[in-house]
Amino acid sequence: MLSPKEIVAKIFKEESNIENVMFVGCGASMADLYPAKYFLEKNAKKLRVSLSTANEFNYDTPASLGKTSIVIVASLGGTTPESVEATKVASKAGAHVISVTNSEGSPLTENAEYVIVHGFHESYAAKTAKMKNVLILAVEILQASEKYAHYDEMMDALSKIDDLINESVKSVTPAAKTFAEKYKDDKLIYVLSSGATFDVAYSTASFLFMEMQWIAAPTLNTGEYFHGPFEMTETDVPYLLFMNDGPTRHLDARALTFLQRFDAKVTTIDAKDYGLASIASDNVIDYLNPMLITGVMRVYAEELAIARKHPLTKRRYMWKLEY
Ligand SMILES: O=P(O)(O)OC[C@H]1O[C@](O)(CO)[C@@H](O)[C@@H]1O
Repeated sequence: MLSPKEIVAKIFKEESNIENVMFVGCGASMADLYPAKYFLEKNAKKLRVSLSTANEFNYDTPASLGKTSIVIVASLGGTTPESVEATKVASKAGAHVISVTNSEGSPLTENAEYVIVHGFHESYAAKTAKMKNVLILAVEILQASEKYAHYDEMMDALSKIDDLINESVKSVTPAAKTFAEKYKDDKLIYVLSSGATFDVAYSTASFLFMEMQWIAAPTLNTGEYFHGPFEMTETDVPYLLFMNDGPTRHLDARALTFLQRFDAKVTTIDAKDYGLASIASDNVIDYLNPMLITGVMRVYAEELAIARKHPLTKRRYMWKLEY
């Protein structure tokens, strides 16, 4: 298997004028692409970037899709029909298709020019392997097309994030149990974050809470919270807030202050508590928050499932009905 760096080098050798990068997936696999998309949006001066749920890409295909596009399609199991179809749509249009999956030889890989197979089950850090590999691809793409000033700092931090996650989760269980006891009877939990971590809030809300626990969970950007949704803030209303270490921390801290002012029921998972700054410089720290918080949140979700006697694997519709 080629490394992300080797894949990107081959693509740029074939097509030096890459104009756009399109990230495509479904559900948690789409959300895991967000840090890479966010990174490119913040740092690329010329490249165009998009993130789509696969059927939006398939049924409303971007006009710019073509041989100057890199399309990165992710699917953990490699069989989600919409994502498999996206590899066909992209490949037919002449784009450079990279499939990212946990399942070697799966249908997702059949129409891809390049394949990255990543871990998932091995550890808490492995839960973020897709996110990390795709972020590395984004960094390599930027480096190859426009150069990235903080390339070495970013690669250094990325080489250390797995150990930090696996170390962090060792001490999380007591806090996760407290959270689980406190929230186990709630029918709705608001999930908030900002910056590169915004889709970890979306992912937590949509998949860990709604799909796997059947708890309604609106997702809010902590910046947007003050532009309407804060009207819902009252004593004991449940919130889960992911606090970033980095430029958008101000947004998260401002939301926390307001939530506390009205005695909302708020739990924070804070990257600062786990020492993210010990592995990542100020220049790159934003993009490491999502991985650390995803790893820690998994323990919280497991404890919530235990407290509610509702396994994370329980479904009533998914994979059981035709849809
Ligand atoms: O990552 P895959 O294998 O494409 O699976 C996607 C499915 O898995 C989930 O992300 C989590 O169960 C769903 O939201 C989605 O339908």
